[in-house]
Amino acid sequence: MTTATTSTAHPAVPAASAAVIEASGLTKRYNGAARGAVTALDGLTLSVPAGVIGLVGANGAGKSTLIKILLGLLAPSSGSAAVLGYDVVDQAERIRTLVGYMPEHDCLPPDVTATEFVTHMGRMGGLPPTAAKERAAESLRHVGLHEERYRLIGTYSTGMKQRVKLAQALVGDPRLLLLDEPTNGLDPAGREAMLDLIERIGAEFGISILVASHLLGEIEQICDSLVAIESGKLLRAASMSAFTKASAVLAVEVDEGAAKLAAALKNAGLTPRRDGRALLVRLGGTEQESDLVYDAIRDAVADLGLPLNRLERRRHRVEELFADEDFDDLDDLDATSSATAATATTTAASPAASPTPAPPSPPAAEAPAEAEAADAEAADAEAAESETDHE
Ligand SMILES: Nc1ncnc2c1ncn2[C@@H]1O[C@H](COP(=O)(O)OP(=O)(O)OP(=O)(O)O)[C@@H](O)[C@H]1O
Repeated sequence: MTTATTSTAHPAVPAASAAVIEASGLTKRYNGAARGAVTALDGLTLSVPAGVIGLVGANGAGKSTLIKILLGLLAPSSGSAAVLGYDVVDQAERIRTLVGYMPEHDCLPPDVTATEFVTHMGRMGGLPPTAAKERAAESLRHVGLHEERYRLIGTYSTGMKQRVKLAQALVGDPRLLLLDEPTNGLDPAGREAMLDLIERIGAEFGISILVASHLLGEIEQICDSLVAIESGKLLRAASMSAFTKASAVLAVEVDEGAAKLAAALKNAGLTPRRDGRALLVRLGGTEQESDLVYDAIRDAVADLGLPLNRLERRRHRVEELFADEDFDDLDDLDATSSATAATATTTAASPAASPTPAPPSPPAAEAPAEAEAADAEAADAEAAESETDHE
């Protein structure tokens, strides 16, 4: 595994500034007999720059489908996509020489050692025998399995198996990694360690990494940009800084007297809204109008003699993407539920607060048992489809 040699190893790869993943009107319909037609991707158009990219969406949002299309394992129903500048339909083989893939589900043979397995995957990817062995050793060292590399995979913990899956994705010295739910099945400490490892690989190897996850609070820690999808549609694709940039809303927080302040602001012609302990006040459309809003707040706080705790432009929060929360949706001053709801959403998306993984946005109301049955059907349908779709 090298960092410096990757660009020379793949001279035909487009420049680093180019989008690593592009899609235009990408649509995928599964025509499974059991469940009828399912539109897993619905006209997805995006352009993703290099870096660590989070692909986030609830279970069933279409993340795995997108990854399989990007690898050329599934054919799109319509639309197009390119990875590192190569078309996913016409140049899928080239893409697979440049891209490492860590699948979501357990797919490891229990009765071979990690060294044997990763070497084999290197050979399958076209490496000569000696290079495959060397790369396998390097990859296993990078993921922290050097000491354990001669043990049978069947004796590994879940965390170690996830690392083997990551090592086999790295063995071909890829320019791009596609990781499908890499923290699946791990406890909080294991998830944290896996995220650190992914971040380190992105930085040390200078390669781009797409990390699919239903845990927004988890991957936002390590991503340079996010692609958020819901029901196969793009919610938003942007850099992390754009997701959290300052909004046109001021947050005012006083230690006491919030109701009095709200009344005074209303009298001044503003429309304050409550958000937890803060009052939110929309700024004006022009700088002058915004200055008037600042003045009105300052005057009201001074007239009432209130202890001002905070007055700042509110930053957007990434989880608002899924919370359906906008300034106009926040409860008015007589209600209290929105703050509670917003907090609950944040907690569900945070791995630290919730040891049990929970989607940032609840999937469509589907009882767990039904969901499991649906998954089984989907797996059957996928197996049937794979015969026609896989190259
Ligand atoms: N082979 C298939 N046949 C029929 N439906 C499928 C198939 N594969 C996936 N689906 C359906 O397509 C939708 C998107 O599934 P996909 O696996 O891409 O989502 P996901 O975001 O990766 O979720 P998860 O993390 O739960 O796998 C879901 O409704 C799923 O049930």
